[in-house]
Amino acid sequence: MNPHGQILVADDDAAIRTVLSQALSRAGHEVRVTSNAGTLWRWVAAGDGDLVITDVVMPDENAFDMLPRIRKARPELPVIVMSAQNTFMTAIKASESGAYEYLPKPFDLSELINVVSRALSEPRRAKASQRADDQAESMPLVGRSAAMQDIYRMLARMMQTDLTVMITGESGTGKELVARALHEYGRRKNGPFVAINMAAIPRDLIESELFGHERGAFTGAQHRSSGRFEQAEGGTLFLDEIGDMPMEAQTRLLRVLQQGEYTTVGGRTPIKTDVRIVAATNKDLRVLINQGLFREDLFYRLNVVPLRLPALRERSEDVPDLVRHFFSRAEAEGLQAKRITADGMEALKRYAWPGNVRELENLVRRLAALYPQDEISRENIEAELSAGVEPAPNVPSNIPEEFTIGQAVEQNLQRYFKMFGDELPPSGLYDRVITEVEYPLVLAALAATRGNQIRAADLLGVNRNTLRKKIRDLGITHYRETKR
Ligand SMILES: Nc1ncnc2c1ncn2[C@@H]1O[C@H](COP(=O)(O)OP(=O)(O)OP(=O)(O)O)[C@@H](O)[C@H]1O
Repeated sequence: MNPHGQILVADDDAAIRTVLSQALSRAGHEVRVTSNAGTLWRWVAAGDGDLVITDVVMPDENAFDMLPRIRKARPELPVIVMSAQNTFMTAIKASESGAYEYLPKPFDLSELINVVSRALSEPRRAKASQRADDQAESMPLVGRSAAMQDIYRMLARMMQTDLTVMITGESGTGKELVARALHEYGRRKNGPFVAINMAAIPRDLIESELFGHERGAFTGAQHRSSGRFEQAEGGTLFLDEIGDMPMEAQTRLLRVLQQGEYTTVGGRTPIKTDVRIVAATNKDLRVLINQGLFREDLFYRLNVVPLRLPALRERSEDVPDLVRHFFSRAEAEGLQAKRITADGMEALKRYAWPGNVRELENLVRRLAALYPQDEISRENIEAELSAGVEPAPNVPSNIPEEFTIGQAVEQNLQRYFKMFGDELPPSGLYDRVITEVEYPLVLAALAATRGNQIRAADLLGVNRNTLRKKIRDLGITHYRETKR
């Protein structure tokens, strides 16, 4: 049976008061309603009510300003905040000011009833008071679609915890941005945020990069070296492209998650660690588990809180907000302000965005830089969309012209050789390097051709069947073929 209680409702909208009052009474609660913050505060101060439901904006006071007072007077009183301003910052403020739950309007009445009975049945605990932070109002995450609302609420909840989070989503959906937001608005914000991309580091070096190594741990390890875990102590470690983590490193990581400690490569003394792990992948880890490439037990340890970022095409209503956001950023960088015509915006909303937000960001930057006129038309946009070869995922869009792929490989190889000092690394280097270059190369070609395998094969200069086999062998799953 659901616990019942007295619920105090504050909203200046009479219709909402009526609807809430009816629904909560039907669910067996006693309800008192008011249109303003002053009355609500009087009730709370008098010790009335077992739970508060309040709108953010009220005629006399903003609920976020009142919440710290409520929490001081009645730390055990759960407060549910409703808001029609569904931005990331609203969710953050709700969480920072100690709201029990935040419900973006409109919401389902049944959802509200569930939240209410959950709040009433949980043991009353006074959360540690936290100063509502006047952090930069600049929003790290843009978009107000229902799909993003779910993400914001989940993030707001996760910020107050140290739970391991696994972010999945296609390339360019904002996985790294979300990981940073989790850190920067969470309780570890004063600690370091350390990111490491498994796909960007030679496989042989990953264990030592992550956990550090002792002097003499392997041929060429001339000095003790700290790993990312040590660097992230007290903060957050973002493990990007976790699907590319080699087995041995997976085993060590599992131990960290199970026991909170690890040993360095070549070290024997267990080191205690206090690091929050946030992992991300755009591969299907279940497929890798079936192929024996990813440990199932590690998957479950990492997947404590799964967060799936929607592809941009699943939330096309966010496109205008994102476009404005990227234009104003371009303006801040000294480019001229621009607008997009209504039908131009429609064209952007209809487009499938295989490269997701990153592709949109690059397009806006191109529009801002290349078009002299203030207003960008649908024709301009269509021309850009059909001509634009997108930079591949993971390749920064501001690559200096003199930068070549050979140089990138060379830099990594030099680092690799340096690890071995005067010795030479184990043999078989040729095949290993080629294999490791192949995956990002095929992925980049597919991204640049928006998944069109005929054009990608052409771009790479390989036969289409060869490309198909590579895609299969390399386990590339997220570029479905498009016919153009
Ligand atoms: N919701 C958003 N609001 C504003 N900018 C965004 C949003 N999502 C993504 N971006 C921007 O899009 C770009 C790509 O995001 P990010 O690097 O976080 O994606 P990713 O999913 O980690 O990509 P990959 O899997 O390729 O590493 C970044 O420049 C980021 O700032």
